[in-house]
Amino acid sequence: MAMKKTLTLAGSDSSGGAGIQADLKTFQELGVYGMNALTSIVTMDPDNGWSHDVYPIDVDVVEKQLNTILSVKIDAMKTGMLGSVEIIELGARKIDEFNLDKVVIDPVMVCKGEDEVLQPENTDAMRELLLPRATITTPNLFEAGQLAQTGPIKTIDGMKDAAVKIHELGAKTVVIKGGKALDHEKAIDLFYDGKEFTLLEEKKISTTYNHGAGCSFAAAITANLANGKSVEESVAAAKDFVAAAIAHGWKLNEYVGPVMHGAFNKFGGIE
Ligand SMILES: Nc1ncnc2c1ncn2[C@@H]1O[C@H](COP(=O)(O)OP(=O)(O)O)[C@@H](O)[C@H]1O
Ligand SMILES: Cc1ncc(COP(=O)(O)O)c(C=O)c1O
Ligand SMILES: [Mg+2]
Repeated sequence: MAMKKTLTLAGSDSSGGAGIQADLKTFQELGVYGMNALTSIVTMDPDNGWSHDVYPIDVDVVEKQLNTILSVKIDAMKTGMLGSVEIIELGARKIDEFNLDKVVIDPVMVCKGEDEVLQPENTDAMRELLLPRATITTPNLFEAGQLAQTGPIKTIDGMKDAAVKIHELGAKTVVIKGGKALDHEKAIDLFYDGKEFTLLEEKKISTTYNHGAGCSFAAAITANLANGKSVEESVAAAKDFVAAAIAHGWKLNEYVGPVMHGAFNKFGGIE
């Protein structure tokens, strides 16, 4: 049986919960055929508090991967961690060359537990080159503040202000993930399509085992788009998918707990 095909242009999380690992696991759960172009490799140092190191892949090698994948027609794509400005430029060029029209930009800037922007020079390139090509972009609260240049966002009104600014940068739709970071009793995401704001609310799960939540959310949106859902339907279904994954997050070691990518299919959605 022919399957819908999806591409992730993203980094490898050697610990297995986020990055391309999260994307491919999520694609599998949602019944699409996942392919990946690796942009960078992230390792964690067990002798130094699990601190992260990021190793970008040579841009020529990224292009060869993309040429492999794009030689077949894909149905939707996402981006995650992008190792360098050159890779962002390449991604933008390939989106145009292959007329890719279901494009999910997850503007990964930080890993949870780390508060520095990993590659600050990438933020401008994402604003200028990727947001104008985005069907949807999925920043968390911190990333939304950086993209919109509003500074730290603390309220739903602040999320609305940032969503308008990110939409003006060219993203067709925006979902800002209040998630764990917004000080609110629920896990609230704000969806904006240039006309209306929609608040997506979910019970906030009390856990720190949430590594990979953002990647899995964006990957689920990508799979849902590939399967023919509208953007709104794709986001709503992705939120249910990731809430179950967080509810069943588990402890990998003393530093990190990944979400359970397959929880929605195995145990169903949360109440
Ligand atoms: N504790 C939580 N309970 C329920 N949903 C959550 C929780 N934390 C995050 N989410 C949801 O998971 C998705 C990913 O959000 P988040 O973890 O904030 O992203 P990122 O991993 O990119 O920082 C969003 O839909 C968010 O609302
Ligand atoms: C390769 C890679 N991509 C993306 C992320 C971001 O993950 P999250 O889904 O938790 O936002 C990480 C975090 O460790 C990572 O290592
Ligand atoms: Mg993220």
